[in-house]
Amino acid sequence: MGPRIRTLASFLTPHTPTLVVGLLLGLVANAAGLATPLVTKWVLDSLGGSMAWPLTALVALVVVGAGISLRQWILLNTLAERVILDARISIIRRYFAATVGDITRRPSGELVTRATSDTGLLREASSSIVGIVNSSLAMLATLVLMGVLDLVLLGCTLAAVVIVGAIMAALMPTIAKAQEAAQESVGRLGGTLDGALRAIRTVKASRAEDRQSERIVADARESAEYGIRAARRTAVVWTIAWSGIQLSVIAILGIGAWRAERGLLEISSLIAFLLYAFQLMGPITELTQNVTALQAGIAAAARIRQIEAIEVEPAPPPAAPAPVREPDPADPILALRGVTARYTPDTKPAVRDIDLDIPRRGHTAVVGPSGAGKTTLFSLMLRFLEPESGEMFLDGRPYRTYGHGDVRARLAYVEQETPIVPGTIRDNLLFTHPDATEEELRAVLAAVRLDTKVDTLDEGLDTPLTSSAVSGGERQRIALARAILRTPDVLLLDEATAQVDGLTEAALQECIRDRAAAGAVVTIAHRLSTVLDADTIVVLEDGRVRAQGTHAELLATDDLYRRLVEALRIAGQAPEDLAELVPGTVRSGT
Ligand SMILES: Nc1ncnc2c1ncn2[C@@H]1O[C@H](COP(=O)(O)OP(=O)(O)OP(=O)(O)O)[C@@H](O)[C@H]1O
Repeated sequence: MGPRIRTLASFLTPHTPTLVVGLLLGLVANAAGLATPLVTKWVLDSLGGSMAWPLTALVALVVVGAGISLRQWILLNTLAERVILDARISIIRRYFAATVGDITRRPSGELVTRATSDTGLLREASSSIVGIVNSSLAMLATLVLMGVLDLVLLGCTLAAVVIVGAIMAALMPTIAKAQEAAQESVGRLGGTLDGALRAIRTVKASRAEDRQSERIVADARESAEYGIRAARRTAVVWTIAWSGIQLSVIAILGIGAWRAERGLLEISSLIAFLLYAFQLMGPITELTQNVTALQAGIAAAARIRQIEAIEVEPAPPPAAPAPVREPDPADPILALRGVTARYTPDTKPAVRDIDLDIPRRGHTAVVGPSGAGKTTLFSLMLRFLEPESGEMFLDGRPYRTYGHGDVRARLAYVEQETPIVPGTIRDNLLFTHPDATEEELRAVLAAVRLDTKVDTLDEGLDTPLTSSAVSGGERQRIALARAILRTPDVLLLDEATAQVDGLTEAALQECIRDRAAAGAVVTIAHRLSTVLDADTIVVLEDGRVRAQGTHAELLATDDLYRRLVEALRIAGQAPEDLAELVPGTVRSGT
């Protein structure tokens, strides 16, 4: 519980002054409320005389109390929205500062729930501390004033309060547990729903709609079950509190009347006492509500706290000293020396002892069986993953002397699944370089042969990419266009494994050739045409570089390469096309 409350407190501490003002306003409003029965007694005691003053005082109390309560209400609710905003900002920033490995390990739907619904639970919790202090003090003051009026009746009241309080204390923690479990189910629901919606085509093609929705509905049901449990217990707590107070009011009335009859108590005091007894409902209700809100907030804070455990990318190192010498154009742009890396400490390395140079110009293709480490190699170059041993160099300088952003600024990356960021074609093209001009956009669209297509769209560049007007191949070309908008030092291209249309394939090849003439291109090649196009081919196997060379050299010397090419040939092109592209060589390899 300790650290959880600290998490909640950490969201509130920046707002301490507002909380203090809220508390003070609450105390004044309470004081006005508390004075009312005493002034009522004054009115009653003045019966027969002038009642102008006591009545004016009564009205003034009501007006002042209402004004102050209004101010406090607005203040605390504004504070609650600020607390939620702060929490959301910190969560969202954390997500984007996170390491790729740590953030991709978690279901994205669940991460979304954390930022949306969990933070909402902080709303009531944020002002609950003020409410708890206020209502406790109000309760205490009410009891003291009751004591001033009549000690015997106070005794009856206290007995009722203690019994009601004990029952509430016993039930409250179980309400909190049920609420926490309900929220956890909602988080799971978010995670599975998000995953299933992404795979909606597979779900439908597998005729798994019912099974899948049932699975997700199960989480919804579970959440509802816990929610109902919490609601039931809350209802019990409230009923006990209300009935308890009402019963005690009846008891007070009976005992009070009996005492008044005997001249032990004035009638006006009995009425004032009864007003206090009714007023006691206020603080008790407030206390119950606030304790419930605080518990929900503590549970939410605990879940938000888990976000703080997400590992973030380190801050960039202090500016590195200027290089002793200008990089030699003959030096590779990227170099890996003895690099070993693994994803988690308890798994085997995904790549081992990699020595690799990527020249400043030309096309390097990486090939290898599934799981050989091709994607891992890209992740290392993009610094999504850090080497466990060995060193990587960019422009002759070790990676560790650069910030993550500095390395990535020199590279451009096209993912295999060519993800499209939410927004229009223009938003996607401008994603890496928001300052690109209209001419640059036109040029890059022409380069990927999308210019005529965009012209045919009603909204042109402002067509939202959620629309089905843009095909899979076109999306790939948009992703490519984004990467080549400004000439990167290194273009990293993870080719789609799926067959692409002829136009996309031709556009890809042409772009690769163009870029390779001006800078470095590294591809994870899944098509024979790309492999044949490469100046150097790196064959990866089981996390190691197995062979390196030109297509002809590797065909002649490497068995695995021959098999890989054979597989690509079967998957892709007709033998005649191959013969045309590399006369002699392929035939000798088959
Ligand atoms: N996020 C991850 N967490 C743990 N292990 C991983 C992760 N990603 C990859 N691996 C493991 O690292 C090894 C290399 O995987 P990698 O994805 O680099 O291979 P690949 O050559 O790109 O394969 P493919 O062609 O199938 O995409 C594999 O054994 C894989 O199981």
